[in-house]
Formats: sequence, structure tokens, C-alpha cells
Amino acid sequence: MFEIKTYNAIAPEGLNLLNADQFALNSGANPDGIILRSEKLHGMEFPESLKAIARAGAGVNNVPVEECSEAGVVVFNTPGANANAVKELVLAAMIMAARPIKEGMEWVQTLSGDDVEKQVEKGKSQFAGTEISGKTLGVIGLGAIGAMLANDGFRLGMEVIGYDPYVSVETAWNINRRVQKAASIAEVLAKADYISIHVPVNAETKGMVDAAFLAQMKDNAVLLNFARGELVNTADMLAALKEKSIRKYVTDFADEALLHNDDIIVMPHLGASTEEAEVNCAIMAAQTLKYFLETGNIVNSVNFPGVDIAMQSPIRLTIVNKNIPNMVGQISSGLAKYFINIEDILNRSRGNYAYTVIDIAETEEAVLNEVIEKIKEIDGVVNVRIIRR
Ligand SMILES: NC(=O)c1ccc[n+]([C@@H]2O[C@H](COP(=O)([O-])OP(=O)(O)OC[C@H]3O[C@@H](n4cnc5c(N)ncnc54)[C@H](O)[C@@H]3O)[C@@H](O)[C@H]2O)c1
Ligand SMILES: O=C(O)CC[C@@H](O)C(=O)O
Repeated sequence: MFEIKTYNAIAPEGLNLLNADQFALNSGANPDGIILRSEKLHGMEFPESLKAIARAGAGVNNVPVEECSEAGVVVFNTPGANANAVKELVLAAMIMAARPIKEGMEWVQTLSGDDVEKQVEKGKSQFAGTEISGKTLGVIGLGAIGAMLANDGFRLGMEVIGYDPYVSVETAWNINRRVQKAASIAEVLAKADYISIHVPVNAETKGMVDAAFLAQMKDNAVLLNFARGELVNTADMLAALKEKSIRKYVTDFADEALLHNDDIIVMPHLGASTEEAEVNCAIMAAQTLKYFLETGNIVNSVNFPGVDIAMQSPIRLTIVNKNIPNMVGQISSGLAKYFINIEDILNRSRGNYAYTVIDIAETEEAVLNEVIEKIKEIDGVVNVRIIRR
């Protein structure tokens, strides 16, 4: 039986995949796995039982990924599962920035009398806007969301320019070839009327939208941030809006300093809040967590290498170890000392850590426990699991 702790509203379509005969939800203090959305886990003390964390979403900045790696805890996310939801909201946001729709709708509600229609026709000119067709959209970060947005921007009649120095080959294949590839952020900022950022927040990107970035934007340009609040330096943004060096900031990330400002549209982190995205994320998170706990296979991890091999032996050992020389040699000679034959073995590394999967024949419980203790004593081994087929 695996204990799973959940945080936030995880769609039942995902949780129902964790069959009750094998998974107990929120039942105790020793979870094997966690599924969460935006709950912040930084500073949390992880129980020894914890093997994996599945983030039902794309960003993992609410999870202390480095500490998890050190503890041998595998962190998963759900790539692309909410991308369409975010893309649709960004398109809506772009049109809201182009036309004062919200203001017009609020104004019409203030009218009264039997000549409302007449008042509308007289007063509506104050809410005239512009069109996005024919304008230039700059997309920074061409991953799941950015690539979809770039393609749809083009379909809506926009010129599109994208920047992503690390774009994956798979995503690049899906981007319309008429989307221009910028060699630098500066090139995007010089050309775009709407700039939308879709990068993860990390040491490289935190605060990337600062005074220097904003100064390079066109005077009438709009910045859309549906990625993370931390990407934007709030003080620099407020100064740029005050000086009218850019036209508008649209963000999905609220902050008191951003509220009650006519040049800022703030949404309450709604990017992934559609029925479809919530279900997609919950299903993908539950599936990857279940697969890992049951088989040791790793799919969609942000801190450990992908490993997906069929389990054809009755017993599988999975070992998280430091990515240093002679780990596999020491582990396999540990098994050989107990005359345990390795039927299949795979070792993959990612950064400072590696993951080793060893399939072995049926072995007496007492011998297995003894050999596991010996493997745990090897310098560089972080944790060892035994999985039975
Ligand atoms: N508002 C929301 O509810 C919501 C929902 C989903 C995702 N997000 C945020 O959006 C981000 C992107 O989501 P995604 O699904 O597109 O992720 P993704 O991993 O598919 O794409 C991120 C892209 O950013 C690129 N990138 C990384 N560093 C870069 C840099 N310095 N400059 C340019 N490009 C860079 C990567 O190469 C990748 O192609 C997530 O990390 C998350 O923080 C927000
Ligand atoms: O769960 C949510 O509502 C937000 C998810 C989003 O921030 C993400 O990174 O995928």
C-alpha cells in the first residue's frame, strides 16, 4: 500500500486512477508520494518515506527541487497538460489590452432609463480600441505554451517573432515556419507590440524583465506575463508604466503593488484554471506517480533521468546514487558477493545524481535485506527501493 498526500484541488479524474487497493489518500504522516498544484513546499521537512512529488502543472518553483534530488526524491511535472488553457487566456488578455472591453462593460452597467440604447451609441466612442491583426507578437520561451501562442498569433494575422535559445527539437518542428526566430531578446523587444513571456523562473530568468528590458520595448508595447510574477521586477515595471515608456502590463500574478492601476490588468492566477487543464494535469500527475511507485520507471521528471524498462524479473532494485565513478561497479559486486545474478541493469545520470535499475531473480527475503543494507552503506548511494512484480 502506498500513502499519497495531496495539496490543493486535484481533479478526481486523476485521483481516481490511484486504485484504493494499492493507494491510500491523505491517510497518514508517512507519504510515499505527494501530488500538488501551487502549494509551496520550500522549508517543509520531508518524511523519510517520501519517494516522489508530482506537480500537477508545468512550473516547479514551489518545490525545493535541489533538496529533493539530494534526498533521492523524484520530482515530476505535467509538460504541456495545461498549455492550451494558458494560451487561450493569453489571447484573451492580448485582446483585453488592445480594447477597453472591461471598462466598456462596466460603464454600460451604470446606465439606466428607456434610452439606454441611445446613451450607448453616444458614449461608446470612449471605449474604441485597436486590433491585434497586423501587429507584431514577440514570444519569449517557445515551449509548450509559447509555441502554441506563436502559431495562433500567426493565424490571427499577427507577425510573430520568437526567442528561445534552448528550444527542444520536438517543439521547433511544430512551430510555423513563418514565425521569425530572433537571435536575442533585444531583437524581440525592438520589433514587438505585444511581448509574452513563457519561461520557467530560475536563477537565469528571475527578474529578467527589469529597467533595461523595459527600456528596449517600443513605447506603445504591452507586456504579458502568464509565466511567473518573479520574472518581472515590480518597481521597474511601475516606473516604466508611470513614464509611459510602455503601454500596459497584463499579468496572472497578483501583488498588492500592481492593484488599482489603470495601466495594469491583473488576473488571479487563472492560466491553468479550466476544467480540461485541471483534468489533464491531474491525470498525468497521477499516472506518472503511480507508474514510478509501482515499477520504478521515471517519466517526465525534472530532476532525474528518464528510465522506462519493462520489468521481466520478479524483483527490481532501484538505486539513487551520486553521479560519481564506480557506483555501478560497487553495487554489482555487492550483489555478486551474495551470488545474486543481474538479469537486467540500466544506469542513467542527470547532473549530480544517477538512477540505477537492477532486475534480479527471486531471492530469499533475508538475503535480499542483507544485501540492500550493504548497498546502502556504499558511499554515494542515496536510497534503495525493492519493487516486487
Ligand atoms: N499562469 C499559469 O497558470 C501557468 C500555467 C502553466 C505554466 N505556467 C508557467 O509558464 C512556464 C512555461 O510553461 P510551458 O508549459 O510552456 O513550459 P515549457 O517547459 O514547455 O517551456 C519553457 C520554455 O522556456 C524556454 N526557456 C528557458 N529559459 C529560457 C530563457 N532564458 N530564454 C528564453 N527561453 C527560455 C525553454 O527552452 C522552453 O522551451 C512554466 O514554467 C510556468 O512557470 C503558468
Ligand atoms: O495549478 C494551477 O492553477 C497553476 C499551474 C501553473 O502555475 C503551472 O505552472 O502549471
